[in-house]
Amino acid sequence: MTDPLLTVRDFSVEYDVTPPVKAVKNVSLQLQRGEILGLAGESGCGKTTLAYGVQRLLRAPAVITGGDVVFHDAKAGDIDVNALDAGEMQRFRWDKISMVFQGAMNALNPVATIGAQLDDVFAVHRPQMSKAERRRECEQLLEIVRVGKERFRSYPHELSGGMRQRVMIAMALALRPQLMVMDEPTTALDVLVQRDILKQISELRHEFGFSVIFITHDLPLLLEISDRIAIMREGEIVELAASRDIWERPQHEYTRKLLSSFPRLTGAKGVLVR
Ligand SMILES: Nc1ncnc2c1ncn2[C@@H]1O[C@H](COP(=O)(O)OP(=O)(O)OP(=O)(O)O)[C@@H](O)[C@H]1O
Repeated sequence: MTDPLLTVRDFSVEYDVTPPVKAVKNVSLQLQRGEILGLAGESGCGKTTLAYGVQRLLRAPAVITGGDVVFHDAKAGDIDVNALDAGEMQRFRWDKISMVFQGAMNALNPVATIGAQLDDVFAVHRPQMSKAERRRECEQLLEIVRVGKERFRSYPHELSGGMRQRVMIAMALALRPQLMVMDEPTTALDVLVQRDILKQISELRHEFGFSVIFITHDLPLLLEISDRIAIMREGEIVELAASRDIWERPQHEYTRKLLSSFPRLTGAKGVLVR
């Protein structure tokens, strides 16, 4: 049975430069509710353009040249993302989708406590909440991402890179989005911290029911965390299948090539965190 959250049909994006770059070409995919979908492919294949494009986060010279994006909202029913005006789009983005960027942990304001920065998310987007309610929510979020509520008054420099990235995940979780887009969220962290955070993301999506689009070059990592993986090449999805199938019986020649370029995949199998 399917329960889609996002349906993308024939989606194309071009960069209007000379010569023009067709960065995403007629991509169709459906993301299920609660699913982690990995987007893999070598640098420049269009992963970021696709993930940003479906949220209309691209700026000129990027032009969406075709396609539909429908968000199947749990409460409001189907939303045609292309039809939203700028104001609606902004509210939609904050309410329904959140993003964790590569190196996001360095985007924290160094002169404000992490508590104040988390509090800001609620103060701006949930103005009806009282100060006490906001405080409670922030502390709860810090507990959920295992930073600990006692860190509420810490400054970013007082936390490790892994903890700062967890704070960013707490911010992304704050408004209880239905979709989280993660663009290389753990690349800058060491492997053990990375694993721990990924495991937690996987647990949280079960707990909160959000879906994840996870972008990375790191195919072995995607095989561990994703339910399904889309392999992109030169703007097209050449294969989209369950992670296990991508690993055990890749259909496309390019998928096989990509798999063979990761030596650690040929050794002992890792433990799946899903
Ligand atoms: N602002 C821009 N102007 C022109 N071309 C661009 C622009 N941004 C991206 N491109 C081109 O679009 C294509 C897709 O880029 P994109 O960043 O989406 O790929 P990616 O798979 O996310 O790469 P990476 O993994 O390196 O981030 C590439 O050929 C890139 O050079």
